[in-house]
Formats: sequence, structure tokens, C-alpha cells
Amino acid sequence: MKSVKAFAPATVANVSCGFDILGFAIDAMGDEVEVRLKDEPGLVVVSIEGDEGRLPYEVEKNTCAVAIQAMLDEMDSQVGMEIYLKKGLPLGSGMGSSAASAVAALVAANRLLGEPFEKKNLLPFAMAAEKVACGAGHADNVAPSLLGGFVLIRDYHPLDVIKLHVPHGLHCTLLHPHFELKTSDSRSVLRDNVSLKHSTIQSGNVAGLVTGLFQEDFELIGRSLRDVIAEPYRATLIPGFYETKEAVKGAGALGMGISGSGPTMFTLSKGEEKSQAIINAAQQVYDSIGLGVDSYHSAINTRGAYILEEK
Ligand SMILES: Nc1ncnc2c1ncn2[C@@H]1O[C@H](COP(=O)(O)OP(=O)(O)O)[C@@H](O)[C@H]1O
Ligand SMILES: N[C@@H](CCOP(=O)(O)O)C(=O)O
Repeated sequence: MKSVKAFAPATVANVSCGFDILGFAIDAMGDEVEVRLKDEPGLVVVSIEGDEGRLPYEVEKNTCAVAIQAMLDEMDSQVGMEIYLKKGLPLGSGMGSSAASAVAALVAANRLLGEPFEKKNLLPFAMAAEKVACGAGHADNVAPSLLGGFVLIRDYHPLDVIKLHVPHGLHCTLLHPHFELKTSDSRSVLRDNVSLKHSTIQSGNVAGLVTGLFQEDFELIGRSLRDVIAEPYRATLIPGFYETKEAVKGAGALGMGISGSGPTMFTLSKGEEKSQAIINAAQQVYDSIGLGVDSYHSAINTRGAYILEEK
């Protein structure tokens, strides 16, 4: 085998109450990466499509190459590879764009090498790429993109990643206002310390959300989508955030939060029927403030990243 192409899905990180510890994957969008063996050692990013010329080709900066290099270093391998990236995700959107590239690249490269690593053991390499992209090696995008479904990162030291149950019929709608927010900027507005009161509220909601997923209790899922740690600071960076939250709840969403570090907002609903009403409600808010908004809706992706083609 000389070449493998893989797909990795977009993700919603945090899921409101689970800052850096919860995320899920969606079906609607993702990145594609083809990796080809080459005779000489070293990695080369050969082409990037769909980024309007904005992403770095340097192997120390592009998350595809950073992730593969971390894997090769672990193996003490000098294998040479060419990387071809097709972006399916907008940059700086809060849909795990840097993560999807890293994960697709790793899944393709791992297959090309005869799968020396189990899928879940690719995570630390993808986290190394996130560290380069946004300054923090958080796993709440890369883990669901790799493994699919809802994922809990119970601990980072050592890494303890747990797949959660995905209730039948749970549906996600994403609302992406037309501006970019870099994860590093959106992290810089957060506070280092959390009060005891807020820690109590947040823990209750994480426990409620996880229980709601396993019990397929949609009402419990909805009332657990509450974040008192990051959202109050980040919402100020997203025009129309609170108006949109009220409007989409009125349209039947179980709840709404910031997807990852924003500016995309996510809602969860029971079944896909509510999606159009949710999209219309958000559209009205953004029309009134004169800002464009793209909308997507999707089932939860339970499969994670996968191989598209091998030659
Ligand atoms: N393959 C890649 N795809 C997306 N972003 C990348 C990639 N490689 C490096 N980056 C860098 O990562 C940053 C984007 O990451 P981030 O702000 O976390 O956006 P997102 O929330 O969409 O993942 C940008 O600085 C970008 O240059
Ligand atoms: N937990 C991270 C998630 C960032 O997600 P992204 O999709 O915006 O990269 C955070 O909240 O900073």
C-alpha cells in the first residue's frame, strides 16, 4: 500500500458544562487527508484545498504534519510521507477544524504503516497537534473526532477517555455567525480560578448531562446544558448570543451553548423535526443585528474518523 485517504468529522467540544472534558462528533462535515509514502525521510505538506490559502504548509505548524510527526517520533521511525489536505471545515469556527485535520492525518498514516497503534492510542499525537494550533493540548475535539459519539475525558494525567451513550434520535443544530474566533483568543478571556459555588453548579450539570445521555432523558440533557465557567466570558465575544439562546429554546431546542470556543453555537433537540424552526429563529436574530449566519444540522456521528480509500 502506498497511499491512504481518511475522513475525520467536525466536533462540538465542551457541550456547555464540560469545559475541556466533553465533546461529541457530528455527521455533517469534516476534513479529508490523503497520506502517501515517499522514498526519502521527512514529512511534506504538498497541497491544501478549501482554506483560501490561509493554512501553514510548514510541518512544524500544520496540525496534520505535527500529529504524524509525533506518531513517528514515538516509533522512532524515519519514514517519509506526503500530506494532501482537503478542508471541509471553516477555520476558527469552534467546530474542531484543527482537530479534524490532525485526526484524519493520523488515521491515514497509521493505516499506511500497517496500524501499529490502536485507534484510541493515536490520541496523544492528535493532542500534540492541538497544542501547536491553540496553545493547549485539550482532547475534547480530537477524542470525539477520532472515536465518534459523545466522549468524556475523565482525566488527562494519565489520559482516561470514556465513550458515553448516544440517545436514539438526539439531533444537533449548529449556528455559525460569520466571523472567526481563534481558540487561543477565546481561551485567553477565561479566568484561572473558579469559585466553590460555580464548581458545585458545574459538577451537578456534568453529572446530569452524562446521566441524561445514558437514560435517554432529553429533558435532563436540556437542563444540564448550563455553563457558569466559560460561557459568561465567551458569550461577550459573540454578538446576539443570549437573544439566540432564548429564540432557539422557544423554537423547541432542548438547550443551547457555545460549540468549543465559538463563535458557532450548538443546540440539541429530540429528533430532527425541530431543526428548521431552530435555524429560522436564529436567522431572525442575526438578520436583526445584520450579521450573516450559516446553519447545519446533523445526527451525532457515532463512528468517528474512518478510511475513505487505500491504494
Ligand atoms: N490543518 C489545519 N487546520 C486548521 N487549522 C490549522 C491547521 N494547521 C494549523 N492550524 C492552525 O490552527 C489554528 C486554528 O485552530 P483553532 O483556532 O483551534 O480553530 P478551530 O476551532 O476551528 O479548530 C489556526 O491558527 C491555524 O493556522
Ligand atoms: N475545550 C476547548 C475546545 C475548543 O474547541 P474549538 O473547536 O474552538 O477548537 C475550549 O473551550 O477552548
